[in-house]
Amino acid sequence: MSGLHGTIIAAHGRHYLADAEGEMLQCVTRGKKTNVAVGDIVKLVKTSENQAVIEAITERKTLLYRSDQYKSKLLAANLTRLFIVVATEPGFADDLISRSLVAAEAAGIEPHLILNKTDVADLLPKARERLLAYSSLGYPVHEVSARANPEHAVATLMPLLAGQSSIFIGQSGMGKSSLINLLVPDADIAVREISAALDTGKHTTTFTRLYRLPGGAQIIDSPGFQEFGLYHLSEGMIERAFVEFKPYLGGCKFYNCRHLIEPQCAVLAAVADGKIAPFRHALYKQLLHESAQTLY
Ligand SMILES: Nc1nc2c(ncn2[C@@H]2O[C@H](COP(=O)(O)OP(=O)(O)OP(=O)(O)O)[C@@H](O)[C@H]2O)c(=O)[nH]1
Ligand SMILES: [Zn+2]
Repeated sequence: MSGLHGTIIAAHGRHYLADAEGEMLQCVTRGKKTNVAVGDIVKLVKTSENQAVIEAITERKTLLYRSDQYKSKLLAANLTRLFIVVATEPGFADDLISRSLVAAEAAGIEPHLILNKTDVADLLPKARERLLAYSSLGYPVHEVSARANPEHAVATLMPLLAGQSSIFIGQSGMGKSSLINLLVPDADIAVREISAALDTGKHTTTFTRLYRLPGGAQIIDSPGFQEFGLYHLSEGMIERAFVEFKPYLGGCKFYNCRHLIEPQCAVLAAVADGKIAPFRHALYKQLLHESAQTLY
């Protein structure tokens, strides 16, 4: 590789911040391109002391997206792990968890769940019971309490982050910021620096940013969100992203079965037998519907 390379550590609109061998550079793309994501490794040409133009994006290992009917939005590039943060309270949405899992599966990123606020003892059994739906699919669930036992939370999560590029996602209020602050002790300072460099004003939580930990781990923090549109996924990707369908694929009467209303469908039979959770199949159906609605 020749020339200057950097990692995109924050994005706000069409403004990016790159870490180029320890140097923080404000970057723009050429023309109107907005196809750069946090985590991208880019080729840069310096235009002034602290500014550069993004010339090229190096080949991505993975790319995580969200999308609606009209457009897709890049969440982060080159991730290896996705952590979905949920809590005993406020209540979490199965729809968002499953959508995050599907997005991770489709992108080739290893998903994990974190159950935070285990100190809220009266709500813990219910939360654990609900999360069985995911642990039974093979997804690891890690229990922590950022508030009552921060040392344990750090000791649990640090080994999972080592050598990985991870993103933390979750609904508002689950304690994602509390966990990030434990894992990245100077996160607040970094956010203020990034915010100043990107000139985002006081919208400090509206941009995605990347933190580096000693030992090579990268953590990406994304703004909390209430929706996870997956309109960009093809039918084949959706089918493969439901890991519990795997044993039944190929067992349907029709080779091109969509597992919706077809006779002698092995997936529908598994739902009827209680081997596939009805809420997961309902989401599958919804995602197929969304996938057919794209206007781009
Ligand atoms: N009881 C309890 N409360 C916690 C724990 N961790 C975080 N909280 C509280 O939960 C609330 C939300 O925490 P945040 O860290 O701001 O949550 P967040 O997921 O980043 O939420 P947004 O900033 O809205 O995206 C705060 O009042 C925290 O003090 C925990 O382990 N136990
Ligand atoms: Zn079928």
